[in-house]
Amino acid sequence: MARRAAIIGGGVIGGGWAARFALMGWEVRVFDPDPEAKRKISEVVAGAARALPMLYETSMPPLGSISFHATVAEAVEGADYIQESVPERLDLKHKVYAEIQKTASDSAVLASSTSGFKPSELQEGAARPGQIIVAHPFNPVYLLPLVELVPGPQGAPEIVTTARSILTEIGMFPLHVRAEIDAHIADRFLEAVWREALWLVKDGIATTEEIDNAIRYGFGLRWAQMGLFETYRVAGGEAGMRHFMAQFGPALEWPWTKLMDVPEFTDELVDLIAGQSDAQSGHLSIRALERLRDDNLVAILRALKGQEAGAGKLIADHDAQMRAPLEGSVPLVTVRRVVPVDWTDVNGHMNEGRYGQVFSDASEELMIHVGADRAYIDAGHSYFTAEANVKYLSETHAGETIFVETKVLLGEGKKLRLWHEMKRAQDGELLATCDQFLLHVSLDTRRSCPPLNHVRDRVEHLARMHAEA
Ligand SMILES: NC(=O)C1=CN([C@@H]2O[C@H](COP(=O)(O)OP(=O)(O)OC[C@H]3O[C@@H](n4cnc5c(N)ncnc54)[C@H](O)[C@@H]3O)[C@@H](O)[C@H]2O)C=CC1
Ligand SMILES: C[N+](C)(C)CC(=O)CC(=O)[O-]
Repeated sequence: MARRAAIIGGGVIGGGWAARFALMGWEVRVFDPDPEAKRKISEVVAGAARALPMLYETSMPPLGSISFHATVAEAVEGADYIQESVPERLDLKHKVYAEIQKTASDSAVLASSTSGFKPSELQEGAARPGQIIVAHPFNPVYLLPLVELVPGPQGAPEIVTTARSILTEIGMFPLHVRAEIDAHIADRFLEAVWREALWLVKDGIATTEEIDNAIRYGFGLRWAQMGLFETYRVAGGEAGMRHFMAQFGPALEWPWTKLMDVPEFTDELVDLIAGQSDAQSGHLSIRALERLRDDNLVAILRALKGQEAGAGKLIADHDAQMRAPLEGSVPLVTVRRVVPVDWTDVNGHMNEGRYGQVFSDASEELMIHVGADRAYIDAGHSYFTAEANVKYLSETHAGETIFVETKVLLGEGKKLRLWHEMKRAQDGELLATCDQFLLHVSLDTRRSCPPLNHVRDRVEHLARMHAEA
């Protein structure tokens, strides 16, 4: 049975949480008094359903569900995990926790998305303070893995352990914030950047667009893969961080930053920033900007995944955990996945090279299925493709789910011939076929040779089964 999450407050952040949990197979119950909440969440979920599966090379768990409820009690009833994402007002959050704790199970995690409040502030006056912790996410919650987990001194260890395990299971990176402070770790950092950006615009030094360019063409790219300290360590040259600090440390005392001096928050400043932002991006709707952001994030995360760097390594590991072994159906379904944005070309459809990749993935899955797995390869045996004849029959586009059915046409000694059919999941349309001939090889001699007995037996068994079907 699907596990249940309750989302209390379904705005920008609550909607993102609802989407992530549902896409990871959870039953999600939402409470939000806004009559527009259902429409807004549906739009966020549609964006998430397009983007999140593109991160993975395997299919997602069966889709969970999202339902909307008229009371907090109904939403939190039987929930294993409760995420509060109501507006950033302490009195409102206290009121909501009192309501939640009347019905919620004692063992359920009650986590807040708060950007700035400390858990001890949230826990004040609560019936069960230890149950309330901070799980601060980043927008869009369904794509960015970071979640700052802040228990504070009163957070119950068993609640933290459960929260960490659930958040990891849904593909997130829980960063344990050991000491509670206002704005946790990341928002403290982001506030400093935001403050300096406001100064630069207010003082007429740079526009919103020039500041965005300063980030996206330069240091923003470094931060995504190495963060701040590792990046600066490299910038110190062969002498590393010590040299970097000796060279740039004294700059802290130069007038390079306005530091704690905060610009006055006036209507004029809001008009200046909002006006420049409209001039920069007002020609695009927020939904169009979201889609652009999500597609770029998918492409960046997939590139990092290929490098096993930063958040990409986390997604690669999560992918491996979600991968289910092949079922012995006839024909075998060797691939089931979503076409990611970075696989499409100038014609707006999946590039022909990716068809080849999908068929190659299909044969690798078959190899694992017959025992020619990583250990077998490490021991010096494998299959090489000698010939592949691909027929491109129809287009497929980013976001579509495709699958490959594979049959063993021939399995005799060192010869292995496979027939793959790639289909679109939505309508079953045949997209491409591949007739692939492989030879078993010794990785020592790089020449063909018979497979080891257990692989040979399984290949021959499949060939017989598929011939009879
Ligand atoms: N927007 C952002 O970039 C981020 C926000 N957060 C945090 O997430 C929380 C929510 O922020 P957003 O989603 O941005 O705000 P939002 O304004 O988009 O959504 C808040 C939602 O709460 C609902 N709400 C109001 N009173 C409620 C009640 N009594 N019970 C249930 N729902 C109620 C509103 O109808 C609205 O849909 C805040 O604590 C914020 O600090 C965290 C990370 C990023
Ligand atoms: C601006 N903010 C403080 C609400 C930002 C966050 O809390 C995290 C984010 O998504 O940047």
